[in-house]
Amino acid sequence: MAEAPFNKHFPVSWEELHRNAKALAWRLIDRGPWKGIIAITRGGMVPAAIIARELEIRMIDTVCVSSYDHQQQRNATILKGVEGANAGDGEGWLIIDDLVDTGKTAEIVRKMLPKAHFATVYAKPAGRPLVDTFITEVSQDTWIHFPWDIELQFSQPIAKQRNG
Ligand SMILES: O=P(O)(O)OC[C@H]1O[C@H](OP(=O)(O)OP(=O)(O)O)[C@H](O)[C@@H]1O
Ligand SMILES: Nc1nc2[nH]cnc2c(=O)[nH]1
Ligand SMILES: [Mg+2]
Repeated sequence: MAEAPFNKHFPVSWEELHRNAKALAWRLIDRGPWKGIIAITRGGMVPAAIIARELEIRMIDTVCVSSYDHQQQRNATILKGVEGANAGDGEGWLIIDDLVDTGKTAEIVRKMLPKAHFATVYAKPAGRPLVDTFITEVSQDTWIHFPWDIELQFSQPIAKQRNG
């Protein structure tokens, strides 16, 4: 698949992620009770842990999907389903991921658990219709940089970035 044109960059700090995951927990608490959480690896595990703590949910399973090599999208591969959780059609279960972009990952997981509630912290327009609850929308040409993928380093002044 062709390299997606991500013109904008949206770095997220641990504090911001914590705050937004907690905001998501506030939105989800009144829609429960939840039988458990299905986290989509790997990015979904971080917000899932925060939401599990806030909603006092201890039943957590994973769906393991691999679809990106950094910014390069490829065919999604399911490495593990949810056999262990006994989640049936997903009724009463919460699926958590860090974000939806094209919606490909969400589409695959929704097929596995059609009645589950799908929640993410961030959403881009193409994936938005596939999510039941999210907190922050960013444009399609934005790449979100999560705190576990980045480190502190020198940043070029904006003027230099614009002049090339
Ligand atoms: O809506 P989509 O276009 O499918 O993209 C969204 C998915 O991409 C990222 O995961 P990735 O496949 O990069 O794996 P990771 O969570 O292990 O980093 C992100 O965590 C979502 O799961
Ligand atoms: N980290 C990260 N992973 C993604 N996978 C698909 N879109 C994105 C994104 O914007 N940021
Ligand atoms: Mg992911």
